[in-house]
Amino acid sequence: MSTNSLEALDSADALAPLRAQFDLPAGVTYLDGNSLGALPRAVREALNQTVDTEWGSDLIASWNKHRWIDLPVTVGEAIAPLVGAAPGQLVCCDSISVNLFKLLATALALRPGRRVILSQGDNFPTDLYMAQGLESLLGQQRCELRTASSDGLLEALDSDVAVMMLTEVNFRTGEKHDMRALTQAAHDAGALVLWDLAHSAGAMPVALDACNVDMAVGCGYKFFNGGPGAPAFLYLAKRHQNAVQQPLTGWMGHRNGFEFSPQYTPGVGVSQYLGGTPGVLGMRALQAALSLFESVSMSAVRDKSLALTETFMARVAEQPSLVAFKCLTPVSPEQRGSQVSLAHPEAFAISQALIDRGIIVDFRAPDIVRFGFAPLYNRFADVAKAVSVLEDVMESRHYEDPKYQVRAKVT
Ligand SMILES: Cc1ncc(COP(=O)(O)O)c(C=O)c1O
Ligand SMILES: Nc1c(O)cccc1C(=O)C[C@H](N)C(=O)O
Repeated sequence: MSTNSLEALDSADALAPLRAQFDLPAGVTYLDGNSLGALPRAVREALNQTVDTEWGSDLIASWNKHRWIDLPVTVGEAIAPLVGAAPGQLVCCDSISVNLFKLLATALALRPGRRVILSQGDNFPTDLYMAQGLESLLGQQRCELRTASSDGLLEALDSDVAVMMLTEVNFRTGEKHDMRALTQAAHDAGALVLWDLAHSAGAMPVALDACNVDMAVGCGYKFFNGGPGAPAFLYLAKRHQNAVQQPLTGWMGHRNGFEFSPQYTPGVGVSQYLGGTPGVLGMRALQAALSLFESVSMSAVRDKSLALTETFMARVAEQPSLVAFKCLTPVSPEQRGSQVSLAHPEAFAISQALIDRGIIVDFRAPDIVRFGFAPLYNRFADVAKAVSVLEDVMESRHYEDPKYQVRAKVT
């Protein structure tokens, strides 16, 4: 595909005007929105307003006057339609890790007599770590993490499994699971499902209710563009609410925290899953970032995401200088998310050389360069630029410069 035809794709792109609503530095091609989304201009305005008018002028009265106290629910309800959830099932709070802990404990309590958390061995590590933490807290008689490969999940779904915890889109490979089929398989085996939507929410339609999902978590800082450390979200289907008590019994999850009763009484519905005081600035930033989704359909977002990744993969495949890369991301559209992962033995140095030339990607050990495509602000021109700079880095062998071996703490 020629650069001209990519320009035509940008001209025909109905989502293209959204890019102007982001602050993107000049000369940078940002392909890391699958790790940290770019800054929406609306976020800067919302934060200024919250700091100056709300906190700065109205001080503590803002909890009522500006409804700070309701933000975990208000922002949760703004996320709900974007992941296919009817109202009353989603709250915005904490991090994915903490929300996983609360929901895994809930799942074990909802399935007494079953003790296994089944997950994928190459799931994002924090998902596995939280299950390991619960395992050591409760003891293996009551909780045991079992892992399987993607292909081995169905076989591992036996009558000991209380919950199958999966990430819809794999952070390393970009491979996407079939949420509907796997949820059905878990239910057929008598287990619950807990989906991590970190790499799907905001990048594609998700149908939590329609797929009969039991539980889900997701983050605010990737495709929702809520900013570094943005609060996460948690979904618990109505049918499971208040059947058991979650373990992190903080006062914001109390039925009436401002009674200051010494006795914990769980809140009604999903609000029970709130714990401590919400970070208001982070909530306001995410709320403003979510407003960008009001004018777009998630199916249009998905169509553009697939077109961007497909164009990128096709261009990489046709360049002789890029034959040493192995594409780990499935070609089939139903099987991939919004990133393309290329494996190469020199992946780290290559990622650094790309970043040095303004193509912001990231590296995942041991050998993956990830190219994340955020449909709200990435263009087909970004695809062309990334491929041409990658060709240049490979042909010139500039990545062999020893300066590209220096590793920072965060990659
Ligand atoms: C799939 C997945 N789950 C969880 C996390 C981390 O979640 P948190 O830092 O919000 O706990 C990430 C990325 O950071 C992720 O990619
Ligand atoms: N959450 C992150 C952070 O606090 C610092 C750096 C990166 C991240 C990430 O989100 C990593 C990401 N989940 C990944 O897919 O690798």
